Amino acid sequence: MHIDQDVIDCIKNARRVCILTGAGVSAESGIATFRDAKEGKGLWSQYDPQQLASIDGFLKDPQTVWQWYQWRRDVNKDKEPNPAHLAIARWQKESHQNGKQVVSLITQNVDGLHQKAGSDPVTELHGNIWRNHCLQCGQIHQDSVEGIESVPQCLACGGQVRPSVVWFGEALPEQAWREAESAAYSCDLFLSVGTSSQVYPAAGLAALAKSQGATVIEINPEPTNSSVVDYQIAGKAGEVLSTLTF
Ligand SMILES: CC(C)NC(=O)[C@H](Cc1c[nH]c2ccccc12)NC(=O)[C@H](CCCC/N=C(/NCCC(=O)O)S[C@H]1O[C@H](COP(=O)(O)OP(=O)(O)OC[C@H]2O[C@@H](n3cnc4c(N)ncnc43)[C@H](O)[C@@H]2O)[C@@H](O)[C@H]1O)NC(=O)OCc1ccccc1
Ligand SMILES: [Zn+2]
Repeated sequence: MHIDQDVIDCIKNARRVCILTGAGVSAESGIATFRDAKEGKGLWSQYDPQQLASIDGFLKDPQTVWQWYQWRRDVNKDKEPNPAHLAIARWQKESHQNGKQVVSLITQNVDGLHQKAGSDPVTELHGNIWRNHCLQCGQIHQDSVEGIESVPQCLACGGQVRPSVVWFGEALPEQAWREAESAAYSCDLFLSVGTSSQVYPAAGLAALAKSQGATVIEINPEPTNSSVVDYQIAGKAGEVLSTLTF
């Protein structure tokens, strides 16, 4: 995998790095991307993810939405981090130790594979599929929901339990969004990895970084042709990030 020297220098000389990841970073772990689902690949392809991942979808048909998330949890449960997750975790750890760079990790993924790879901290913009809470009172649902086919009831108020992910039309967790905005605002290198940059407000972070003079690098086998990208590396995240030394 050839990577231009000026890209390598740009990564080496960066002081404050903001990494934004999307479903593409988990593709090499065997987890289908949203794009894959939309393009009719996979079991639930006859459903529109945006319909299933929405409060209207849940209110209209909670059973189907619950079963979609149970299916995704079932698919994800034995998936392991791939070289992309591991390279990012190593980069965070090493930069923390050598103090040469500050590396912030912002993810749109709900699969928890960054944490499994040892990344810490991880800013989860769209929640996490392994957590659940009550739609009515917000109480976190501690009990395991493994194998529970019907929508569980909240132990506090009897309300419907839902996955703790951000659905379309819902606001992002305030703390997470604040962390993402400040990381993008103050970085000198913004690295967009495995995202189609179509879902907002996450897709606006690269432009925010650019507006503050940061260099924007995209790692994606399919260029998104976003106008804010300075360097596009047309390769798979695992292959590209494992060849880069930080
Ligand atoms: C589709 C889009 C047009 N719609 C939106 O953006 C909407 C509406 C909207 C808001 N502002 C706008 C402005 C303009 C237009 C629309 C909007 N946004 C919202 O609804 C957001 C909420 C958005 C979050 C939705 N939840 C998700 N996930 C959790 C759930 C779940 O997972 O079930 S989004 C979900 O889809 C997105 C999928 O995108 P990607 O991750 O990029 O994945 P994708 O499959 O698209 O692409 C994969 C890429 O990887 C590449 N790839 C493949 N293999 C590899 C490989 N090996 N290596 C590297 N790359 C690879 C591929 O080439 C591809 O490019 C992710 O964000 C993911 O988290 N909320 C909100 O705005 O609330 C308002 C509000 C504000 C205040 C108060 C009240 C309300
Ligand atoms: Zn409740």
